[in-house]
Amino acid sequence: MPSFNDLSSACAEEWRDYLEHDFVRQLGEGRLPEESFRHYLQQDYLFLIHFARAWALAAYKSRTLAELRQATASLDTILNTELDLHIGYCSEWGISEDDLSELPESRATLAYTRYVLDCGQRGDLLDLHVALAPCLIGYGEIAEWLLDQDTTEIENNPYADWIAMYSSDDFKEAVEAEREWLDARLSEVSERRLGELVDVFRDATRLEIDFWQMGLDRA
Ligand SMILES: Cc1ncc(CN)c(N)n1
Repeated sequence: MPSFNDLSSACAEEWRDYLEHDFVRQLGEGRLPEESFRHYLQQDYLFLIHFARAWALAAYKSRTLAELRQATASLDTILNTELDLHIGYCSEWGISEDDLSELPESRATLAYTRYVLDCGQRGDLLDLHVALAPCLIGYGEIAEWLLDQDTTEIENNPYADWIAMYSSDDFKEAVEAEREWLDARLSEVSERRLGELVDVFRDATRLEIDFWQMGLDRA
């Protein structure tokens, strides 16, 4: 029976390059250039706005009340928790809400966010969830991986709050719920359909890699 693990193992190389990207390693070791992190934070604000739109699209694509509730709950979490935390976090890094509202969007942000929205528009709810999976499940795995690394001395790390945000119980719960939803849906798909979904997952993972790289290139 197919499950989420079949998606990640079908593109194991890209998945590992995303989870263990140099941006992540340097962040974990506290040696990521601040300029890289600031640029990432700014673009991530734009990213999260489009991701909120993607969950709104998931609400539109829902066929049942349960799916509609799930999509609107995710939309609410992004708008009222993750984005609020993000704006507060940006201000600790000297980036005001006014600065954020005037940001030009980078090509990496444009490519990734519009790709996800396009997957949702041309496909069904499962296509959209699979396109969103590297974002949610990937960050959960990245936070776990960082906490397992010997080099991560969390207390002295300037990025400790960021790591804490993505290793919080709330975030872990959201990751677990998404994994369960995906496992249930994927268990019903044919081999041909699984192949299509692997392509979506691989492309979204490659776009996450580009997003990290955009931050590194800034330095
Ligand atoms: C680019 C990106 N990918 C994933 C996440 C985690 N929601 C994020 N904040 N930014």
